[in-house]
Amino acid sequence: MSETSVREAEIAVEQKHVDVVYTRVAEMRGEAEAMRDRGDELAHGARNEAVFEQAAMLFERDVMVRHANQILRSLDAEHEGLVFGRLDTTDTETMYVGRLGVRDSEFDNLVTDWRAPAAAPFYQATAEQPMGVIRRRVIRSTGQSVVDIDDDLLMPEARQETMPVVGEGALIASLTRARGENMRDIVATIQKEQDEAIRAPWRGVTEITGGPGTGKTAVALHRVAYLLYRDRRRMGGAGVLVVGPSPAFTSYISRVLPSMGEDTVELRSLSDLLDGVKATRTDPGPVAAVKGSLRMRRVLKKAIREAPADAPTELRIVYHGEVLKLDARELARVRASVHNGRRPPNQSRVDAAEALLEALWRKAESYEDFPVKRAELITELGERIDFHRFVVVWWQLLTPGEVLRGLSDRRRLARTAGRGLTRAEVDLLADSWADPEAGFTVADVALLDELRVLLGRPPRRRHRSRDNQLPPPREDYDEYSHIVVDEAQDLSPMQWRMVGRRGKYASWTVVGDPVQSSWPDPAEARQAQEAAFGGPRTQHRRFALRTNYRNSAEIFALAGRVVTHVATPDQLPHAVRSTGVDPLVQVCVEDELDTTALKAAADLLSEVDGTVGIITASSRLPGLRTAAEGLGEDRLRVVDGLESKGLEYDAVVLVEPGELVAESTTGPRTLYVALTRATQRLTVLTTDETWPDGR
Ligand SMILES: Nc1ncnc2c1ncn2[C@@H]1O[C@H](COP(=O)(O)OP(=O)(O)OP(=O)(O)O)[C@@H](O)[C@H]1O
Repeated sequence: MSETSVREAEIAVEQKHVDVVYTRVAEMRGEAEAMRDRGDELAHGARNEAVFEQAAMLFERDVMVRHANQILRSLDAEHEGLVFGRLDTTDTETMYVGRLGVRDSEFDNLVTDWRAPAAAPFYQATAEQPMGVIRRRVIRSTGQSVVDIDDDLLMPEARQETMPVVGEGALIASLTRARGENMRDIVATIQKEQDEAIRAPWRGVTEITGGPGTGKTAVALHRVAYLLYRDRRRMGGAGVLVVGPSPAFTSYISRVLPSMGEDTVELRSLSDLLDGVKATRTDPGPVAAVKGSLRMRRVLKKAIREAPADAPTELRIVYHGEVLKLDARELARVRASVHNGRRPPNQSRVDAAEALLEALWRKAESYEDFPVKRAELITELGERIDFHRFVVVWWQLLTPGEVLRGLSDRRRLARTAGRGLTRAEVDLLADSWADPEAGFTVADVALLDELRVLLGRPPRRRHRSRDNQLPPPREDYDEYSHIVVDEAQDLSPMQWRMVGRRGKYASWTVVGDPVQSSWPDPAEARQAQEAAFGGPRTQHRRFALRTNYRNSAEIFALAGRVVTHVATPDQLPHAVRSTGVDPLVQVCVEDELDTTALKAAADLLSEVDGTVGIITASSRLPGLRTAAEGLGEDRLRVVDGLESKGLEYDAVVLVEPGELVAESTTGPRTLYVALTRATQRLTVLTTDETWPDGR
């Protein structure tokens, strides 16, 4: 038989099994729907039962409905091939592996869930350690039709003649496919080193490091699906949070978990981790560096002790014919004493009123023959409406946003910062908050979150927010059972505090590449990170990924040449796939950079089937974005270096590497990120004839 007919015959064999599976899945769907309906009936019936029976029925109903919905969700997930693998083993067993476990009506296995221990050899068996696997087969389908198969022969000596082997490797086939709008799952081709990280126990901190394109993000997301499958009660109950660098990134990865039937996981970016705030701006590097540093904690702690700018500076009250007066210094002393108390300011207004009354009594006491006693004064003044009005404006309930905006006043900021910030830093920060219309930046979100905790939750009914950006603070942020942090190398210490607050009782998966870091003080970030994990004694597990699955070998070779001063050769992963096409480095004059970029993008759009990205310094971004819109191409994106983190395109036009480097102190690392976004084609436009070797 020719190779093609062997392949076709084998595809037909697999199609037969896949058909059986889908028939069974249709039956299971019917059973699950019936179970859900039965649950609803139970609830209905419960209303007519005695209380005791009612509770039991409602419990049963809840379990039933939840279970049925879970089954329906996984059955309805957008499967790109429900059955994707087959193992033929030495004990003559055949096992099919898929996105979901399916048994026939006799309870025999039709498909084993990829996350089940029995499926592990599908990912872990190698020619050196075959684990009894003779042939591993990846089955590729479109909808319910099998379109291709790819085999790996792991034990040639054990293979029988009736066992054909076809295909050139499923991994390479999968890596070569065009990239679309969203990241895809990799369940069919997870590699051994990745599988070990995915299946690591949930406890403590699992750190996954690796160079660009090593599948860190993919691994972290598959690990979430694995943990939810293995320990749904613990993980699902309190929830899983995945934190990524930008909304573009969370949107890019948003389909991966649902495609594995998991739609309960919360994906957030650092700019929208705090409910009610959506930061759309980023600060220039030096400003973000100050805002992210732990020194800001002290500044904020002092800021909440300051009187609001519009607070009255004198209290005058006429009582029993006398004027009782507290001047600015006396008021400041009262304010400080209330702040020294146990409660946060938004919960201290009653304490503030009491302290003022006490201070007024001390005034009254100093007058000769003052006609009333302490208790009387406190009761009477405490009930006076003018006194209440004063308290409300003098001890205002503040929102985090109000406090932060208050710091745009340079003098106030310098006073609060003391020696914690230099004058230049005070100027940078005050300028960044100067425009009240501008909205908050990504780095501000961590500061607002810090303030939320420092200020405390205002008493519910009394508080009316003057800052309509923020709803009253939530206090249930610390309830997640597992937190995944992607691109962890870039979190500032203040951002680690914000994320850590949400994971007080959580286990962690932390993913990053130290070489791609754009954070200027890694030691401080490391310290904040340790604190977020619950101290240095928390159990750590480390996995290093060493194969770059994204870039062609030719593209990564260029990135490797450019990156020599930020990474040593042993830190660089190995790119497995060659396209035979070298990146194009094109020199042009400054005035023509933008037009040449658009032209290069148009060329690449015609060369690749998937997405094309133009990556540029942020100064060039608005102009290029508008110009690119003119091309009317929905496969084209324009992003700056930082935005490109974690994303990938089939082809990339990188505009003026020198500008990306010059943009910030961590420019060389940003350039490394930008150079490693393309899977197939890369064009670099530069005005520097000596690039890449000249610098
Ligand atoms: N085992 C695999 N099978 C198929 N594709 C894979 C595999 N591992 C990774 N990939 C693909 O390689 C690309 C890079 O993966 P991913 O984005 O997870 O890498 P990363 O390490 O997070 O990259 P970076 O840090 O550069 O953003 C993705 O397209 C991913 O689907």
